[in-house]
Amino acid sequence: MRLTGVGRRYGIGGPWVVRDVDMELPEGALLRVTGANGSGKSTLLRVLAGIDAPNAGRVEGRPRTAYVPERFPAALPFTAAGYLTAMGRVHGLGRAAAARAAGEWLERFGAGHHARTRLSQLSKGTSQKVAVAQGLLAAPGLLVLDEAWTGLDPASRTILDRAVTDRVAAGGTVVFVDHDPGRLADAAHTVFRVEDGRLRRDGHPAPVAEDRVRIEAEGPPGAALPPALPGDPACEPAPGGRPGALRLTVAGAHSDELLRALLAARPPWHIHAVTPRETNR
Ligand SMILES: Nc1ncnc2c1ncn2[C@@H]1O[C@H](COP(=O)(O)OP(=O)(O)OP(=O)(O)O)[C@@H](O)[C@H]1O
Repeated sequence: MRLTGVGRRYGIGGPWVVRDVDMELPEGALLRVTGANGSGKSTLLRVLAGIDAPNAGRVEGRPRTAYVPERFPAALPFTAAGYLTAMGRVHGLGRAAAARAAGEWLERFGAGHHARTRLSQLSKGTSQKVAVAQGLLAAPGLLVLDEAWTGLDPASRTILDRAVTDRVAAGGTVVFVDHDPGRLADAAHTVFRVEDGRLRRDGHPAPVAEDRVRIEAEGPPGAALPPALPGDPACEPAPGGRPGALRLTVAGAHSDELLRALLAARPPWHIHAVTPRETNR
């Protein structure tokens, strides 16, 4: 996706909050936006997420996008699982796939027992888990996270860190704002700063090209992935796949070893597809 000359202001003739924003959002990239309080980070993120239209400039090449806002609308008349299933449908999943993804993400965040709790009765932390699960459950091409870690317990923060790096490894673009300067510091390869209404790129190294390989694999019913797989692959449910079908993404140098490990597992995993992929990491 690309922004050209984008500007955003509130109200007719109001001051520009951000303007002249040119920004590339490549596939397989993790982008951080920083800036002082009130500088316009959330304003920019809402435009990136497609929630607000820019008042100037254009946004081209938008992939399927998910957004986790700073504040979750907890007053919606849904249970946690009902909300996530509905959002999965909005994100393009079929009913069964949406319900399955909803359950899996609630379990992953340790909130499976709240599946039938109404959103209005969830604690702040559990609401935030639901908000984050909503962003992740359909493996969006662009994921926009505005302070999404705030309110999560440490274990859930780590799960979100890993989900973000997995999404990026699988070819997604993730843009985030977070108050913790250490957040994903090892992984964030481009940092932008909003200052005086302009977007500046904070001199980070240019991404280095690296071969990645995607492996679509399916284990025996109910089987977990074998532990300690070569190359520490990123792992997501295979898009549109059967329950238990996974998409693993790994550096090309480890792909043969990983395939061997899956085929040698007892019982062995079934390999559906192996696809090389270039990223700009
Ligand atoms: N809906 C709105 N209507 C009018 N002004 C707004 C609206 N949303 C934000 N603003 C104004 O735009 C400016 C930038 O706000 P924004 O929330 O984008 O900044 P931020 O960098 O995300 O701030 P923080 O770090 O405090 O979350 C502020 O002056 C704010 O008051």
